[in-house]
Amino acid sequence: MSGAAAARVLPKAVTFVTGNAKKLEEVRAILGSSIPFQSLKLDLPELQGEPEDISKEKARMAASQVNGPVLVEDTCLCFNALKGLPGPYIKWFLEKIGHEGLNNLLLAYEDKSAFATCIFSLALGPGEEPITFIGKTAGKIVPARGPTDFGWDPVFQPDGFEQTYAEIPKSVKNQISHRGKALALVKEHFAAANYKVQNDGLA
Ligand SMILES: O=P(O)(O)OP(=O)(O)OP(=O)(O)OC[C@H]1O[C@@H](n2cnc3c(O)ncnc32)[C@H](O)[C@@H]1O
Ligand SMILES: [Mg+2]
Repeated sequence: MSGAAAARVLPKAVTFVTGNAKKLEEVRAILGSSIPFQSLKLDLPELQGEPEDISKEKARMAASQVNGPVLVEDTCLCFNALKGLPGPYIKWFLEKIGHEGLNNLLLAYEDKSAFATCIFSLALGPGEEPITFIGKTAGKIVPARGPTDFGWDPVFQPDGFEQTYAEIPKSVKNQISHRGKALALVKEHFAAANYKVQNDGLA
């Protein structure tokens, strides 16, 4: 008899739920065909609280809407001088004050260091406790440089680089980014858990 646990059978492939097309683009590029997943564009509510709790609650809401296994993520941009703010509220700060405003927030401080986090949550179905995977990349906030098609990429310069996230080739960003690191853990989890999708279908 083998000692390995029986693979958990999922009724359908995991659905990555996001309202953000650029996130989806990166997730697709990073995961490739390593995990069978489908995507659903849904604007889930922007919750308040601790980043990990926000991500988990997002997964619970998504799992009950999809009625199946889901993967969601929540991204934070945290300024050390501001004790981690804007953090999960970066979306509103960016929308209201833009790249210049984000730089201005740090004018009063010498410390421009920051870090980006990405917290993926996997819920295998409605009512199931989500599992989280966290990726973090340190850097600093700089005046905007590079293409402006994805969020705060132009004002975040990761440590060890002279370019901002926006200026770095996508393939390199995906290797060193908060999202890339979190997804490496997601991949490890899927490899170890060996989930089986019923009928192998993308139902
Ligand atoms: O539907 P969801 O997945 O929640 O998508 P969202 O755009 O609402 O995303 P978040 O709630 O996680 O808010 C994070 C904010 O940070 C931005 N963002 C996320 N990942 C980023 C990245 O890798 N580079 C730059 N900006 C990013 C994103 O556009 C939002 O303004
Ligand atoms: Mg959101």
